[in-house]
Amino acid sequence: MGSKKLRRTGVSADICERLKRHQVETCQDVLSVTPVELMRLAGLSYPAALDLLRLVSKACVPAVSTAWDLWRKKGELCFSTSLPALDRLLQGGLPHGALTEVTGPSGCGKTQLCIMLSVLATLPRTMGGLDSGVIYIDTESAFSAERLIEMAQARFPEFFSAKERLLEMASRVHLFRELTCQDVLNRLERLEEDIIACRAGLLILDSVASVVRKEFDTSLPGNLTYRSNLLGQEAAVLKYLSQEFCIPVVLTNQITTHVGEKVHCPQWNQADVPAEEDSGFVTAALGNTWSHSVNTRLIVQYEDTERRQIVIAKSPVAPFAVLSYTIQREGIRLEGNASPESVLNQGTDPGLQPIRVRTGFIYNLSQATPSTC
Ligand SMILES: Nc1ncnc2c1ncn2[C@@H]1O[C@H](COP(=O)(O)OP(=O)(O)OP(=O)(O)O)[C@@H](O)[C@H]1O
Repeated sequence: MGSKKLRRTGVSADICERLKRHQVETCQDVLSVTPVELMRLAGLSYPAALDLLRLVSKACVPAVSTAWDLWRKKGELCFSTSLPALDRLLQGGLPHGALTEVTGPSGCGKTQLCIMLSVLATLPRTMGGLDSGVIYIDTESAFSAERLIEMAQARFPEFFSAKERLLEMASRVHLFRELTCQDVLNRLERLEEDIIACRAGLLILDSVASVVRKEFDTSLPGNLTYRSNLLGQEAAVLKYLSQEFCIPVVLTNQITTHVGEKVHCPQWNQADVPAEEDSGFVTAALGNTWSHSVNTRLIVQYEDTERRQIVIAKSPVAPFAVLSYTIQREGIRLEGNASPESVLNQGTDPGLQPIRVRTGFIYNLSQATPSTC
């Protein structure tokens, strides 16, 4: 909440302008200086500086809500994915005010899911949408407007049979192409105004990993620390935005392979692990600090050439679960009668459930997996 811009706290434009000249732009900046310094920077009397500090403190203090408040608003606090089995498991869909990460190998459908969610967010509430705009930060130049239109028409043929609706939907998805780490961070730090201007109800960052992994060779001294700090800053801003505007934030991540590291998991029957799988595993990229920053983690993976799986690997409300899906013209389609019950109880400890993938490696879904990649 400290990263809230002063302009949005009720502080007069004149004082904001004066403070901006001294690089004091957020609540955190104001609350980091003493009243005497604030007098000097803003040209205020001592009592006025104290009033300003009080006003800014009040504006950025997180609102307290009771469990009853949250329970009453239960339906409003989730964004339906339009995949009924997944929504049921997630108790309504992707949570508002929290970060959801979709991680998995290349080509598995992460961007397809993000494009599909963009269409869904623009739909009227009566159709399960958010009736809102979307902010889509694309760091891989992977977003396709043609695919957005194709998906919308194939998924909701009746609704999007009118050209005006298609145009309106497409004009509500606001795309920002940011191709370096610094650009992504700068964009995130300026996003408050954009969220308000676009009436955005969904924020997507596709992908958080690609720029970071391109720019940082973590084998070089100091790089890992610098990268962790940068990711920490990104996570803090994303969390602030999701909570301040009570919107779902969806991030995509890649996977990383740990070759030659044996996964210690007492619950696995070692006889079940083929020799070639014994020497490595894959896990979500970007390391432990990042891993703990996301609230919900969905892993997508290949089942065979056609079918893929969504794994609920981390969620405060859902059990570990696996759902099969394919990618069609209309986007993600769940396969069979993927009822949540049929995928539960697959293991005793969800955090340590091994999942075989086509590459022959093993996903270690434990949130405590050491990852230095
Ligand atoms: N119109 C379509 N109909 C069916 N499947 C499609 C269509 N368009 C794309 N796909 C499928 O989507 C896959 C690409 O998915 P996507 O771009 O979401 O991958 P990704 O997980 O984001 O990969 P990366 O990590 O490399 O960005 C393609 O391999 C293809 O199988």
